This record gives sequence, structure tokens and C-alpha cells, in this order.
Amino acid sequence: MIRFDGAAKHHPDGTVAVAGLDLDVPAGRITVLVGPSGCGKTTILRMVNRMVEPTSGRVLLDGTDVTRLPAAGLRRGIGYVIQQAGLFPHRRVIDNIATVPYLLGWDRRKARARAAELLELVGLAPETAKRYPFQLSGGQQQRVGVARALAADPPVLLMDEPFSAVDPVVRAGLQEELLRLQGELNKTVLFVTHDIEEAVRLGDQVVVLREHGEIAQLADPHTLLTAPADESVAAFLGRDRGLRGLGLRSAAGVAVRPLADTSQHGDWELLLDADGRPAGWRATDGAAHPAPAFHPGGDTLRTALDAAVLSPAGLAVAVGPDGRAVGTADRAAVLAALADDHRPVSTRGR
Ligand SMILES: Nc1ncnc2c1ncn2[C@@H]1O[C@H](COP(=O)(O)OP(=O)(O)OP(=O)(O)O)[C@@H](O)[C@H]1O
Repeated sequence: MIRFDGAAKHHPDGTVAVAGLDLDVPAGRITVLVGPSGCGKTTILRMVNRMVEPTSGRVLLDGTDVTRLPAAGLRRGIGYVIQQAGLFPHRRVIDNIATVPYLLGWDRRKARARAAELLELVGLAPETAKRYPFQLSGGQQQRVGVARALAADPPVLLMDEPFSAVDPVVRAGLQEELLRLQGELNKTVLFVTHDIEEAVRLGDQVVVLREHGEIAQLADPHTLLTAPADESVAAFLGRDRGLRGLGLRSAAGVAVRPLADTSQHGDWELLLDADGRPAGWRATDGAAHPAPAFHPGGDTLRTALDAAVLSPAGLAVAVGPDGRAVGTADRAAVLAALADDHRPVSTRGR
């Protein structure tokens, strides 16, 4: 566990980056720091690996004041991922990933074998190993950055806006990947972002900061979205926080009407492919339209609502884990589930 105990950073020019932070970052969980530019997020993160030293107060890592630990050794035991990956441009991907194992004196073959394993773990093809960073896309570079941070299997990962330089689609993929990895690895993650959407998606706990690293609210994502501490937090969360909160609730409560013998639903015919997956809705004039679907066991209420809203038939198609259609839910059924159940349900398989 990481504990900030009145940790403060005052710069010589008089700037108070962090006035005095008390915060526990629990082991094996993702804690996200979110807040406006200049509120002290990066400063807080860097106090953990001594890239910034507190001017007063302490940062404890498993009970030990980090300033008592040799900085180099401390940093080798903490994975660090930054925006635009920060890879060494003149080193091949495999050697970038093996940086810390080399520093730790592992033999070259063992270090490279570990790097190859990590390449696979973060979803990159084996042939990527021999490339140089400039030969990769931004998203691939970030994956290499994550692999490099994980190479020596550190218990703690510091991530400073790691996904903010890539486009929203790639970013969503990287977020998914991080949650999947975390499901396997259970690292203690401290993650900095200025994007509230990213914060609620990734965080087990979210720390909303205001100026000088002052905590405006510390809560799990559901509580944050449904019960912001004050007006300023509510404003920071944005006007659609209610809708966003649906993204944290399971669609399991939506009443699904099983598929009947007929494929006709009022004026609309549900078309299935050879495997029984939804292929479209056919109108009475014969024109086919997409059939948006959701998986009650795995998707969120937001996905279910989206499917119902977008469906030309007004019916979201419910599918099983294999993608086969099992039934339909109309908009009223989704809204009923929405009104019914306010319990947050983790959809992360954790
Ligand atoms: N070396 C320095 N000297 C003086 N002030 C500094 C120094 N480094 C950072 N600061 C100030 O400390 C405050 C906190 O900076 P920090 O980088 O931690 O903020 P941040 O929340 O990470 O911002 P951003 O989201 O823009 O990256 C800012 O006002 C910044 O200008």
C-alpha cells in the first residue's frame, strides 16, 4: 500500500504544487487521480518514486518512508508509464521492454524471453519485437510502454496520462486492455488523468483533486457519479454524469422477452445469420436496418439503452455470450431496469 501522510511540495519560487496530501492507495487496486490542469497530479505521482521529494510530510510504501530507500532501487521496483510512452528511440522494442531486467542484471536471454512474454501479454505480435519505436503506431507504443513498466513484475505501477496521446478508439482499447491485465496481475496502480470518463472507467477509487492537490472527493465511481460531494465536483463530472453512470451498471436486470417461434415483431422482422446472431431488422417495405444488441450478462445498462434507442424496431436484441440472439427488450424494459436497481455492478469480472 502507498500512504501519503501530509505530503506537500512547495517550490522555491513560492508555488504550492501540493499543500499537504493525506491519501491511502490500497494494494492491488486502481486509484485514479483526476482534476484540472496544474492541480498537482503529476507531482503527487512522482513523490512515490522520488522524482519529486516532498518538502514536508511523508510518502510511505508498505510502511517505509520512500526517502529512506535508494532512489535507483526504488524506481526499479516501480513501473512507470508516461504519455507518449517515452521509449528509447534507438532501441528495438524487445530491448525497450527488457530495460529494467537488464538493469537488474538478468542474463540477456532470460530478459529477452521475459520481454517476449510481455509483448504477447499486452497484445502485440511477436514480429513487433525487432522494430524500433518510430515504426509503431501511437497505440502500439503505449502498449510497449506498459510492457516495459511490467517487465520486472513490480507490485506498483505509476501511470501518468498514459493514454492521452492516442485517438479515442485506440484509447478505449488500451483501457480495456489495462482492466484485463489488472484482472490477472492485481497491481497497485496509481493512475493520473484529466479525463473524468477515463477515471470512472478505470478506477476502483477515484480521487477528484482541486488546486494544490486538495482532495475534493474520494469515492468509488458509482458514488462519485450519483453523489458528488459539492457543486464544483458535479460541474467537473459534467452534465451527463447520470448517463455515464449507466456505464457502470449491469444490464442483467433488463427483462428480456425470449424469442418466439415467429421472427415477426410487429411491423419488423428480426433477421438472424446462420449461427443465430442478429443480422438486421427488415421493414415491411423489405429494407434491412442494423439490429443493435446487448449481452445482459456482460454489458452495461448504457449499452442496453443505446441498443434500444438505436433500434429501428424499438427493440434491443439480447444476445448470449456466444453472440446468438436469445430475446428482445423494448425501451420500457430497459427504463424499468434503470428505475429498479441502483446497485452498481462491476462489469470488470473482478
Ligand atoms: N519546478 C517547478 N517550479 C515551480 N512550480 C512548479 C514546478 N513544477 C510544477 N510546478 C507547478 O506545480 C503545480 C502542479 O503541477 P503538476 O504538474 O503536478 O500538475 P498536474 O495536475 O499534473 O497538471 P497537468 O494536468 O497540466 O499535467 C502547477 O501549478 C505547476 O506549475
